[in-house]
Amino acid sequence: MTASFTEGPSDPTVQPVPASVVEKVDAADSTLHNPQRAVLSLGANLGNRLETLQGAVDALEDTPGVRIKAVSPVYETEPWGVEPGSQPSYFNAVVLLKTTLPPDSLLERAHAVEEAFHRVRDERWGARTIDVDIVSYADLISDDPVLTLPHPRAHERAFVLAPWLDVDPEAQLPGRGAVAELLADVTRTGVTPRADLELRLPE
Ligand SMILES: Nc1ncnc2c1ncn2[C@@H]1O[C@H](COP(=O)(O)OP(=O)(O)OP(=O)(O)O)[C@@H](O)[C@H]1O
Ligand SMILES: Nc1nc2c(c(=O)[nH]1)N=C(CO)CN2
Repeated sequence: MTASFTEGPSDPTVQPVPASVVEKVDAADSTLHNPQRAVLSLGANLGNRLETLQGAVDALEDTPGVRIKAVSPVYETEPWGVEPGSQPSYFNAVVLLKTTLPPDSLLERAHAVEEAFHRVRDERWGARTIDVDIVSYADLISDDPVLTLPHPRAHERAFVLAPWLDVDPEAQLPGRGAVAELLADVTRTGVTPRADLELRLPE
């Protein structure tokens, strides 16, 4: 493949910059000056679930380029997608962010937070100390398997939709519609608010 290059100055000591690099830098630059909204889902079903969720919230807020705008109530939820009774129940919550990080950097940060809390990836939907998923990033829609946007299963998960609706009653899932309507179409059985528990928004 031939790389295309932008026109550079005629100084022969200056190397031309490939157009693809210019495009990436421009995209990063425009994100930097234009923070985007993102929604993350947090889930934990091993260890001290509440402490880990709070640690994840704090670690996200500590990330340069990330500002948490809202943290949802905590829900205790039956494990979704696995044999009933085969795993401990989850604590789930949703956080709303403004971020200058591009989507791939936000995913890297989500994975770093999972690693910090010793998440082990063995089986699909296996029990975990923490799971950090990107539910949506601005209005982006992408079927890239490395980062699918919105999250491909968010619209069918009451453990994502219910806490999200609590902190944003007008929320829309790009390409899918109003979160309130999506939630009305899924079962809320096994998705219980834990009003006795609270996650703090870091100051
Ligand atoms: N929106 C997204 N948020 C987080 N990870 C994503 C997203 N889209 C694709 N992925 C990819 O999915 C891979 C597997 O993620 P993970 O192990 O967290 O899945 P899971 O939480 O077990 O299941 P699920 O994807 O159903 O929530 C990640 O390595 C990541 O690259
Ligand atoms: N209740 C519940 N079930 C799940 C969850 C989760 O966060 N909560 N996460 C999964 C993989 O992301 C699979 N199943």
